[in-house]
Amino acid sequence: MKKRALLSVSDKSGLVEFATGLEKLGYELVSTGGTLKALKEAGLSAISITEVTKFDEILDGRVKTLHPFVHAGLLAKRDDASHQKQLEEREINPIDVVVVNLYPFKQTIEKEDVTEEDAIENIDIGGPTMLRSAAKNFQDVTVVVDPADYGPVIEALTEGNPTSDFRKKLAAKVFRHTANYDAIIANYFVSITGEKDPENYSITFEKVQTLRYGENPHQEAAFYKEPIVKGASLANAKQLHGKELSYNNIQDANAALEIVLEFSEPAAVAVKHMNPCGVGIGESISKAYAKAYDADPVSIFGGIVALNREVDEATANQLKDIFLEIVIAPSFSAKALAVLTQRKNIRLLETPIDHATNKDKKVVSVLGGLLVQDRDYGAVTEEDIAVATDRKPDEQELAELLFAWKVVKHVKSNAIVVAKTDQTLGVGAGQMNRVGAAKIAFEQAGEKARGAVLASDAFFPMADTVEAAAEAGIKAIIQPGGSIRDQESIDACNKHGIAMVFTGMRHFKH
Ligand SMILES: NC(=O)c1ncn([C@@H]2O[C@H](COP(=O)(O)O)[C@@H](O)[C@H]2O)c1NC=O
Repeated sequence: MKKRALLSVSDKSGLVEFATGLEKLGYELVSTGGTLKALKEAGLSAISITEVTKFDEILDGRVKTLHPFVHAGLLAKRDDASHQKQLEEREINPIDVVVVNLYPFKQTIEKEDVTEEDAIENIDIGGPTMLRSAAKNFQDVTVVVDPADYGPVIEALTEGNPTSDFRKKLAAKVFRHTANYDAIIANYFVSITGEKDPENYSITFEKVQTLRYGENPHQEAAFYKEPIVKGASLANAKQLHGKELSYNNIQDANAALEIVLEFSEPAAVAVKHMNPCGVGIGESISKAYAKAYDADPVSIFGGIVALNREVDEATANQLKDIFLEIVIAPSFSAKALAVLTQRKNIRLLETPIDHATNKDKKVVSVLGGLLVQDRDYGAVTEEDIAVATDRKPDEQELAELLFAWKVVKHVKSNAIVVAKTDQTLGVGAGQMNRVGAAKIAFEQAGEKARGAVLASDAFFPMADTVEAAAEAGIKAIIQPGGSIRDQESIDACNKHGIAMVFTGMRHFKH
């Protein structure tokens, strides 16, 4: 009996070459509608699946390979006499090679104008069923889901019967593929039903690259992306220049991106170890960067800079003056590129700077589990804030407070940001007590803290931060409010003539 290969693919790239290879090796080719047509047009002598099943494709192709003759042919153990006897009794031929790739569900739901009906029609049923049957029986069946494997499979078949180890790896790939496919479908249904916190959280990611190492050289690491990424993302970024990104580069550049996304006006953000060390806004991107740089000219060295406007020649000339690991921006002018690419060690990345549909969840791994929450897209405007003190902030102070508030949201808690007009002056990050974070920010700001404003990511548990702020010369404070001892902080502000506003929204970032 001739060996049999079943081919049923949506992505027909490489199909004819592969099928030609199979035919040369003596395989009988069996195929479904469109795949069969492509094979015949190429002059191959394939037979229709309906000849195997003695059953027509029905329901507009919803049922074509879902037949016991197909699945028995795939699942029968070749070394099991009873299985073989059952096949013979029913005149079922074993299938030795299965080549299937699935309806393009992901590509379908990626389309802007996709309808639910279109999405649902693109859920492949027969394909995953065949893949799973063949993969379960990998001891006897060679299953190919990825056109990239066509070459190695033909090679292995030419050399004889592929090793069980080879077929096991192909089967493992199939189960990863169908799990990924189903997770995308499951998440699509979560999105169309609007279910919150489903009982199973199916996530699936696709590899972008293996990284040289993780946070430290003894840790192995890789970068994975969501199946569909739109808007600002390192997974969407195009690298124009420089060495491969490292694990820490990706984390830091992501932190910088998240901050720069807060601003609609030209803004520049410098990040070190995932905290902003300088944030500036201005009429132009060049002025914004000058402010971010000036905020802390020491810490920015070796840092990562994100900008929300095209990098022009003037900005490129400023950027090139110090060592930066990465500059990430929506685009670089040709002249800017000519300037920056002279520096061998800088990485230049382009990504759209918009949230687009990127309203994904934030997932954090803990030992033995995951925490899943909405991303912190919380924002406050002038209308949301309540003045708590006798003195109201004036218009200028209010603008400064809201600027500082946008930054403090992205600083590791406990977080304090001191800022003035259009730049940060001091950032206190990740301290175990709030006044400690404030002291770091004041020290960094130095004399510039006099007349500046302060933002705190969470309420003051006592008046000590206000007292320290008064001593540093802070004139206005923005914080969530809500402590049972708020009055002590309010009294301290009133005593020192500080204006304080409450946002009613906290921005912890652990
Ligand atoms: N319904 C079935 O029995 C069935 N069997 C195979 N398919 C899929 O049909 C596609 C190939 O179709 P065609 O050969 O007609 O172009 C493949 O993506 C394959 O996974 C099916 N389609 C959907 O479930």
